[in-house]
Amino acid sequence: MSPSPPESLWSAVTAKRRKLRRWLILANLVAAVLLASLVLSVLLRAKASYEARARDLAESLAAVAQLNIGSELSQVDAVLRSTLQDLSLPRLRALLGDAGTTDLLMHRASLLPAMEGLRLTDAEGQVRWGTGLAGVPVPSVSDRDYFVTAHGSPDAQPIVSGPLQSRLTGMWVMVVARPLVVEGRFEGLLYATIPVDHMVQLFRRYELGLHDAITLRTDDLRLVARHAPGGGAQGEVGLAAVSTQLREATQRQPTAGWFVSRAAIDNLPRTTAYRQVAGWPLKVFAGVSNERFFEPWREQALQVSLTAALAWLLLVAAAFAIFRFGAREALAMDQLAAQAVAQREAQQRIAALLREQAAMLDNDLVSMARVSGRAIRWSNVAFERLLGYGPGELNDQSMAVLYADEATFERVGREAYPVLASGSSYRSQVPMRRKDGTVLWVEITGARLAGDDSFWMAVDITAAKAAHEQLVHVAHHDPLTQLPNRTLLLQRLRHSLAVQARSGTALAVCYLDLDGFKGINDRFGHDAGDALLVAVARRMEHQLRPGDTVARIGGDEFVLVLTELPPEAWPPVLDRLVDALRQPVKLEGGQTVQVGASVGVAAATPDADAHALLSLADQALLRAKREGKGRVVLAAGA
Ligand SMILES: Nc1nc2c(ncn2[C@@H]2O[C@H](COP(=O)(O)OP(=O)(O)OP(=O)(O)O)[C@@H](O)[C@H]2O)c(=O)[nH]1
Repeated sequence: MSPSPPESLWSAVTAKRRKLRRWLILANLVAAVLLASLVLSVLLRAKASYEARARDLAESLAAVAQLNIGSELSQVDAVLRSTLQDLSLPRLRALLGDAGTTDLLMHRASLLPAMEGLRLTDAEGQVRWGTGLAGVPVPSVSDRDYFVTAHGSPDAQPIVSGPLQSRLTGMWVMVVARPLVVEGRFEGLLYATIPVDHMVQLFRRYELGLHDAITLRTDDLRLVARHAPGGGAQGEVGLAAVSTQLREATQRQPTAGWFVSRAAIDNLPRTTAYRQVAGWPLKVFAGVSNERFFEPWREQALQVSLTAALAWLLLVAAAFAIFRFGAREALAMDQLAAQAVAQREAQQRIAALLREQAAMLDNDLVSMARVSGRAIRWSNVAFERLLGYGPGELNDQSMAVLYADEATFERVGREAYPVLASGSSYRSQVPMRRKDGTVLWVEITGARLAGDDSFWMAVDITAAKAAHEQLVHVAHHDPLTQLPNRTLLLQRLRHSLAVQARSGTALAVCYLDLDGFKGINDRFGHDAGDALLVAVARRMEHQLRPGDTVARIGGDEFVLVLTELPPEAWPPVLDRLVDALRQPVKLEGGQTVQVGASVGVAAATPDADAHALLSLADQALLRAKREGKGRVVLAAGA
C-alpha cells in the first residue's frame, strides 16, 4: 500500500535529513583531511626552510673557523720553517751557541700569540733549547708520537699532534713540529706548542647562540677544543666520544658535510656542519642549536595549526548551523505533516459527523428545513411529508406558499428575523397550508445559521391546538347554549369598559331573566327546557349586533352588553328583544312553548366596575320582576 501524502512527506523529510547529515559529516572529514594535509605541507616546507637556514649558518661558521684555525696553524708552521732555515746553517748555530739558539727560539715564539712554547730537541728527543726551560727539569719527547713520526720520515710535512698534556707546563696543548735536518741528517725536532685554550679563545670571537657549540677535533675525532656559550659539559680534551650521526657523516664525507644529532657531550639537539682544516689533520664542527632555529618554526606551527583548527571549527559550526537549519526546516515539515494528518483526521471526523447529522436530519419524526432569503434550500422527508409535498418539491420554493395566509407569512417575517439576527431562536405557532389546501397548525422554531441562512424545525400541533381551543371554549362558554359564560362575560365586559372609558361611548349592561321557565321544565321536561334555552339564546344573538355580547350566567339568566348604542336606543332595542323572546318556540317533540323575559339595565359610567354594573342591572331586573315581569327597567342613572 502506498503511503498517504502526510506519511510520504514525513518519510521524504526524514530521508532528506539523513542525507544532509551524511553529506555534512563527509564534507567535514574531507575538509579536516585537506586542512591537515595543507598544514602538514606548509609546516614541512617551513621546517625545511628553517633547517636550510640552520645548515647555512652552521656551514658558514664551520667555514670561517676552519679558515681561522688553518691560518693560525699556517702561521705557526711558517715560524717553524723560517726558524729551521736559520738553524740548519751550521755556522750560524755554532755562532749562536746554546744560549743564542734559545734566544732565537724565544724571539720567534714571541712573534705569535698562539704559541705557548717553541723548543728544539736533539736527535735523541731530549729538549735542549727553547722557551720555558730555565730552572726546570728538561724533559725528553722521544716517546711522543710526533717525535717518532718526524724521526722516521725527516722529509715529512709539518706534524700535528694533539691534544697532549705538556710535560713542562701541564696544560693541554697541540703540537706542531718539523724535523731539523742538516745535510740529510736528522739532528732534532723543532716543535711549537699551542694551548688548547688559545683555540677556545679563537672560538669565543664568533657570535654563537646560547646552545650553539663549535668544536675542533683531530681527524680521529679526539676532542681538541670546544666552546659552547651556554656552559655545561664542555667535554674532556682528548676523548673521542661522538654521536653516531657525526661518526657516520665524517666516514661518508670526511672533508665537509652536515648532520642533525644530539651531541654526545651535552645531549643538546643541533644542526652541525663540519669542515676539514685545509692541510691539517683537524676538523672543525659548528653546531647550531635546533632550539634556536626551530622555536620560531614551532610558534609558526602552533599558529598555523591553531588557524587551521579554527577554520575547521568554523566549518564544523557552519555545518552544524546548516544541519540545525535543515533540522528546523524538517521540524516545520514534520509539523506540517502532523497538521496534515490532524487535518485529515478532522476531515474524517467532520465527514462522519455530517453523515450522522444527515441521517439525523433526514428522519421521519422531526420536520426540518434550511431557509435562505425566505426560500427553502433544503428540507427533510418529514418536512415534505408534513406539508404534503414529494421529494425535492419544496426546494427553492418561497415560504409564502407554505403559510396559511399572506398575513401569517408577513408576521413571521416581521417577528422572527430580528430575533434570529440577535442570536436568539424564534418560536411560534402558525397556521400552514398543505399542498392540497388543507390548513394545519405548526409550531415552528428557527435559529440563525451563517449569513442569511436559517434553520427551522416544524411540529404538527393541529390536534393539540384543536384540543386546546376546545378547552378554552369550554372554559369560557356555556355548554348548553354555547353562549359565553360568566368568565368570558366578565373578560369582555372589562374590555368593553376599558374601550368605553377611552372613547366615552355609551355602554349598557342588561340582566335578563326568563319569565315562567320553570313551568316549561315542569310541564315538558328538562330537555324541553334545555331546547327552549338554546332557542332563546339563538334569538338573542340574532337580535343583537356582532360587537355586542350575550352570555348565559345561570339557569335562565342571561347578561347582554350593548356597545356603541346611545342610551335612548336601549329601550326600543330591548323591547324588541323581549318581544322576540316572547314568541312561541316549537320544540323537536312537536310541542310549542312560550316564555317571557324581564330585563334590568345599568349604564356604564367612566369609573364603573364590572361587578358593580352587574349588581346594578340585577337590582333593576328585580324591580322589573316585581313590577310585573315582561318589561325592561332601567337602573337609576341609566
Ligand atoms: N331545563 C333546564 N332548566 C333549568 C336549567 N337551569 C335551571 N333550570 C330551572 O329553571 C328554573 C328557574 O327558576 P325560576 O326563575 O324561578 O323560574 P320562573 O318560572 O322563570 O320564575 P320567574 O323568574 O319568577 O318567572 C328552575 O326550576 C331551574 O331548575 C337548565 O339548564 N335547564
